[in-house]
Amino acid sequence: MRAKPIIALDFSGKNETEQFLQHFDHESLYVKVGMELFYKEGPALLVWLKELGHEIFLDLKLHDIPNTVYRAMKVLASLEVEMVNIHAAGGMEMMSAALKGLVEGTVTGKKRPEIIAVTQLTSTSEVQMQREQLIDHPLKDSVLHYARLAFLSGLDGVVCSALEAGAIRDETDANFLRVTPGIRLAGHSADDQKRIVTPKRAQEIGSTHIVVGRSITRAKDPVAAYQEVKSEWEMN
Ligand SMILES: O=c1ccn([C@@H]2O[C@H](COP(=O)(O)O)[C@@H](O)[C@H]2O)c(=O)[nH]1
Repeated sequence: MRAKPIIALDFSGKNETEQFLQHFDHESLYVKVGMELFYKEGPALLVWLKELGHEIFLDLKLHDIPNTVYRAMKVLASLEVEMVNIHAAGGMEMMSAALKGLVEGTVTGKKRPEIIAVTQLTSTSEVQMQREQLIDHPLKDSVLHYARLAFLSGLDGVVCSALEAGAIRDETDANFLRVTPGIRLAGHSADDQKRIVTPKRAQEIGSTHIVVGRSITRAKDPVAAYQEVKSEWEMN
């Protein structure tokens, strides 16, 4: 069965989040909690979301020296979310340390959260990457390179744009997760995203998960927008 679209809860705090979730009545969702909401509300927000029956991707994108990431991941494991992430640019030693921390921190008898690595942010264009990161390759090669490193480090998958999802599946494993933000319903503004894809196209190309924020959260009718995303994503 296809994973539910992950809704990015990019809100300023619990009140705004609660107002948004009320639209969905008691429907169980897969939600993403990012830096803004987690820094504001802390772990209590995750407990509340779990009590409401939602699955959680905790999107904090750790990127530091291996020992620091190892220790931080042990703490994140105790929060019992479904998914966490790090930056692949931290290197294989850091990625292995993150996985080790997550394994050691997972409560006995509980499922270890999935851990994925950000390759190139979906807000990064090829020109920007080449100029600012001094990478003298096509963007797709850089994404694939990071995906291979994450795979060899034993991670469960990567964050990439849907545009690269098929190539990553072919280079790694069909079960290696391709979690893809930068999703827009047709005609919606790209905002700060550079590599955008519709839910339908993401499914065709090979995403295993899509992350959708503003196409849903900014819609006049967020439930209708979510249903549109879901039906495109679940087509075929
Ligand atoms: O490469 C990345 C990694 C993470 N994100 C996050 O996903 C959502 C996307 O929100 P939209 O409103 O649909 O653009 C947001 O929380 C980002 O922090 C990403 O976009 N790209």
